[in-house]
Amino acid sequence: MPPPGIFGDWELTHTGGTSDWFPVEETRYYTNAFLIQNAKILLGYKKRGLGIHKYNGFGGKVEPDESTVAAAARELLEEAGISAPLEHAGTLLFVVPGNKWAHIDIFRAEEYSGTIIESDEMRPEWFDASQIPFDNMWDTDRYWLPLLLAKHPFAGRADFEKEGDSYILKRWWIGKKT
Ligand SMILES: COc1nc(N)nc2c1ncn2[C@H]1C[C@H](O)[C@@H](COP(=O)(O)OP(=O)(O)OP(=O)(O)O)O1
Repeated sequence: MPPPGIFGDWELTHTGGTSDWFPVEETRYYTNAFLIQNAKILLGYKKRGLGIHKYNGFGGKVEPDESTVAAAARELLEEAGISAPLEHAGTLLFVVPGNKWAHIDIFRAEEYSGTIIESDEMRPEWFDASQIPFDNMWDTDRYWLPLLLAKHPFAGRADFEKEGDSYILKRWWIGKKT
């Protein structure tokens, strides 16, 4: 059965951890967008803020009165200098006790327009889809990014505890659309 906060019919693909699911807090909405082209994926090396020094897609907070897809397009332009026809790929809940829940809508695209640039926040870099740097990404990305690459809708939840500047994964659940 999916964990609290994940609704609908999903087939479990990965789960682990032993702690209880952390309790419900207020939710904040985020986006994350990945570009895939010629068996390569565009990632950004995060230069500041949440997830600093990790590779990730391009994204950030959804502003009040903004749709998630509009926010995803804005963040992709701000952080990588490009526009793309974004398709919703999946949803991830990122939970840390004492913080608002992060509900992350994750997007993918296979085309883009504009010139890829480095921004204050991200340094873009192409990787072979077979050589994604999972050891330098958020811990649960290795479970759902293959579903994004395969265009298989997914949902998941990842509960972390913050220890100093590090986020320690405590429990996770990833499912794909049945
Ligand atoms: C497991 O947790 C996470 N995994 C992945 N792959 N990505 C995550 C996780 N938790 C958060 N994120 C993403 C969601 C966003 O794309 C960024 C964080 O956004 P940020 O805090 O940088 O938001 P901005 O609006 O860009 O920030 P500024 O106010 O600094 O502009 O990480």
